[in-house]
Amino acid sequence: MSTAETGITFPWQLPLLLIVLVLLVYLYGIWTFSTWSRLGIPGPRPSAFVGNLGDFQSKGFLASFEEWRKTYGKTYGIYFTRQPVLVTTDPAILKEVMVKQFHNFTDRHFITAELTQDCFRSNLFLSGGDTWRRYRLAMAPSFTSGKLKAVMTYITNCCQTLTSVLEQNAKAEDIVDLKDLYQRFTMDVIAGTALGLETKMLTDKRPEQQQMLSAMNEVFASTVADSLPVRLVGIFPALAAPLRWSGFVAIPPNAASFFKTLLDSLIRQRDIHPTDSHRRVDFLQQLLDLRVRPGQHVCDVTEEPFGKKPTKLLTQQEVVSQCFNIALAGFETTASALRFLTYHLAIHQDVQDKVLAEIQQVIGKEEISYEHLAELKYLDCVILETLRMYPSTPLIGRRAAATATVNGVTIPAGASVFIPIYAATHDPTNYPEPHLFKPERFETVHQSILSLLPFGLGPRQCIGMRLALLEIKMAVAHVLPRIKFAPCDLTPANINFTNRLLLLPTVPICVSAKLRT
Ligand code: HEM
Repeated sequence: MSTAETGITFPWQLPLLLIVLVLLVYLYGIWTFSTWSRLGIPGPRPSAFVGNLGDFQSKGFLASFEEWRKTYGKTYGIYFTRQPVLVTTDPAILKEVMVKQFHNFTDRHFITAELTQDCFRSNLFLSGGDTWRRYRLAMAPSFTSGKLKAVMTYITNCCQTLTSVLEQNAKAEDIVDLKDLYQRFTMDVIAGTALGLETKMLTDKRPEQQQMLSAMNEVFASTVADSLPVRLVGIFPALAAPLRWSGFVAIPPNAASFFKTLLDSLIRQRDIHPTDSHRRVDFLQQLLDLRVRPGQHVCDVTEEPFGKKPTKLLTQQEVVSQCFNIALAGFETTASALRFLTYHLAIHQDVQDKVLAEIQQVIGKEEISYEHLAELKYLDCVILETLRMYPSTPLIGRRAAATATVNGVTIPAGASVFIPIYAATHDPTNYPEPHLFKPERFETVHQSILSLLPFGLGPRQCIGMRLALLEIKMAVAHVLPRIKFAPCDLTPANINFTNRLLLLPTVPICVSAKLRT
């Protein structure tokens, strides 16, 4: 039947319209791709819409950055979908972007923030601009050395439990799965110091006790950040809201509801018994003390005679979101550092002996104090070398608010800067023989701008850095005089990583623990 017979006319303009539409969409998909060539910055050729994501997909994140560094040097341009991204491991540019011109590079490069549920979106990690300043000002006092000293007793208890669990493993000649062991330890530490919760993950393995660990692992196992819809949001940002409404969210719903219920109930208990709150030193209480009161108004900045000043009041939802953020950020990162550090102590007995000798010389039979820990200089080098080889967050992204010139390189407004931490700390011109574990290298390069790069740099550097370093040092100083780590049949000779934006080993890392006589 012809269109004339059915009475439906098929306008000749339709195919033309379709062609124009496809052409426009295609142009949209490649529109930004001349950014770096116009500025004379080298880089790999992008594909329409996806930019250089194809390389990440086929070769992996770590291998792509390594290959591009070898081809284009320390600074080059790529496209993360349509977004122009300057990738750099040049210490001079890093210093400009993350420290000197930080005011222009305050915000992170993020897509998943748009897909994060409302109750967990308003936090330090995901926020930008003046809101980030307000959060940072509110949270910084919780991480001073005075506050850290106040939580040392609690961390000491967790370290003693860790030691006795390892002693039991040693007596039973059990193989120790370092991921499980240190996740339980760091969960106990962060739940206690941040939320005032005694989770007893190390000792109480009843299923009802394990919910928090399972919920946390569910969040880390989520592949939303690497999924196709997130890539699509990168190409068409307007898709974020409909996706979120249709239930495509960054935090797995079960885990989100577990944490929301937990945090709301902790806050309710404290509101019911405000007198107990005076004795609390935990992070939740410090943020609750900044909660907006009736008649007060939360705003990011106030106008002062000499310019704008950030405020530090928080809404209840912001308190919940910050606590979730801290629990998440303080858990797997520190567990991962302890896991890799112990692995290297087991396979490098000479390093283990040297760390033990230092602990015995500095601390001996005394109770471990904050001052003792500051004297463990070789242990500092071992920790830095571990974090250099295994930065748990292998990539940091920042977005340029306005066009800026850094060290002679122009970064257009709206473009991002990626700092591939793993590539920077594995660049042989920064660290010779980067794939070898050599703590001694930090005895001489300790002051290098790159030495703490695994925690980021500048005003937005990891807020929990000192807590993490304290926790790692305390764990090693407690455990090592009692336990000797050694390789076992299940200790991998080399460690490979999954293709995620977190440094996750592909195989379990196990060692054996032996009692020292
Ligand atoms: C070995 C352990 C840790 C590592 C390697 C690590 C690494 C990082 C990195 C690379 C960043 C991004 C910094 C930047 O953008 O310049 C970061 C930010 C952050 N970290 Fe950590 N972290 C660790 C432990 C912790 C702990 C224990 C906590 C909490 C108690 C924590 C809380 C945070 C928060 C809240 C941010 C966001 C800071 C902001 O945007 O202002 N981290 N961390």
